[in-house]
Amino acid sequence: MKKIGVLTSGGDAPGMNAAIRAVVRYGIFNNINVVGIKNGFRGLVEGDSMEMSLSSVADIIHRGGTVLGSARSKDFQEKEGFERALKNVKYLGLDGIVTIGGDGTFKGAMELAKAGVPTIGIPGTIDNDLAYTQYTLGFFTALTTVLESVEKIRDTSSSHGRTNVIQVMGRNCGDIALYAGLAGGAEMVIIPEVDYNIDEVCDKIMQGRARGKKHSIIILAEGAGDAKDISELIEKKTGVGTRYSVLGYTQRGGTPSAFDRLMGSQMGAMAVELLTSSVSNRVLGIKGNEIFHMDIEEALSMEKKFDEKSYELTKILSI
Ligand SMILES: Nc1ncnc2c1ncn2[C@@H]1O[C@H](COP(=O)(O)OP(=O)(O)OP(=O)(O)O)[C@@H](O)[C@H]1O
Ligand SMILES: O=P(O)(O)OC[C@H]1O[C@](O)(CO)[C@@H](O)[C@@H]1O
Repeated sequence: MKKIGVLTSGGDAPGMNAAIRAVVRYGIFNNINVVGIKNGFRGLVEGDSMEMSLSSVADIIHRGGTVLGSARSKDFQEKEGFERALKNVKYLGLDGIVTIGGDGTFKGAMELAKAGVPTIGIPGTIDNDLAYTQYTLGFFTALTTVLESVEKIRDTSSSHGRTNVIQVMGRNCGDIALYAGLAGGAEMVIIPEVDYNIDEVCDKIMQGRARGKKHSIIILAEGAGDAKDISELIEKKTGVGTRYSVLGYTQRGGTPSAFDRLMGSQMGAMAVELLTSSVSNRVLGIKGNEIFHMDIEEALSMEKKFDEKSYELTKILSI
């Protein structure tokens, strides 16, 4: 193994820079040249890359986003684009690629592996929607950011005696909403994994008010509905002034948490170690304190288990 590539793809996530830094520095430490592919698979299709040096990853471990850039590339999924990507892998002389991203990125990595390019995947997405791993890079940072926003919104909500619907990201996965709801003491979480009944939501708000609650916080996962529609309905049904906030990109940016930096650093190093030991077509995950690896296809075929216990607990603790 002489030369490896590293790319970040899909939505960026805090902790990606720590992983890039680790791949580059651990690679160079092991006498491997590292090439940074810009903007995910798009850079592979377009041949847009840069040689990485020790100093190219200086001063990035604490930064959000990804210094390599990211993209959602349709071309890579087309026959012609994919072939161009393979040609560029050859042209660059890459013996393997570390791909950092979510399930889409891993599907791309799997295609490359099938075409004979060794790949290792690092889970990087705020959504925490990968079934095989307990956590993904960026999830805890995003959760902390959401909680900071919840706290600020609660102050104002409380002053004015209002209900607030706070819409968070996560695609079809309710993890950000669920854990922000539990950790933030929300009255209710609305997530795609559980059908909700608007009358139950309104009853809960009114019960809270009857026992003197000054505000109600509802955390809504983007995959479960639209904050504007739901807040209008709540106001209509309860008569309580209701506002909504969509947190959007605030959740994806910002300084990565200690956990995301640690996980990024450890996974980056392990990815290089695996490639140099001729282990490929694997993705890295975390369970407890242990980082492990498993077959990409097997990982992608797993179905994410819904944490019903935490959902029920959130409801109980907000009575
Ligand atoms: N089935 C597939 N085959 C080949 N490549 C794919 C496939 N699905 C996705 N990709 C590639 O991976 C890129 C990233 O995928 P996607 O946009 O779904 O984000 P992701 O990696 O799932 O991350 P996130 O969910 O955090 O945004 C796509 O833009 C595309 O280039
Ligand atoms: O930044 P984009 O391309 O609009 O994508 C938004 C999506 O990306 C994520 O932030 C990460 O997958 C999702 O939570 C969200 O649905």
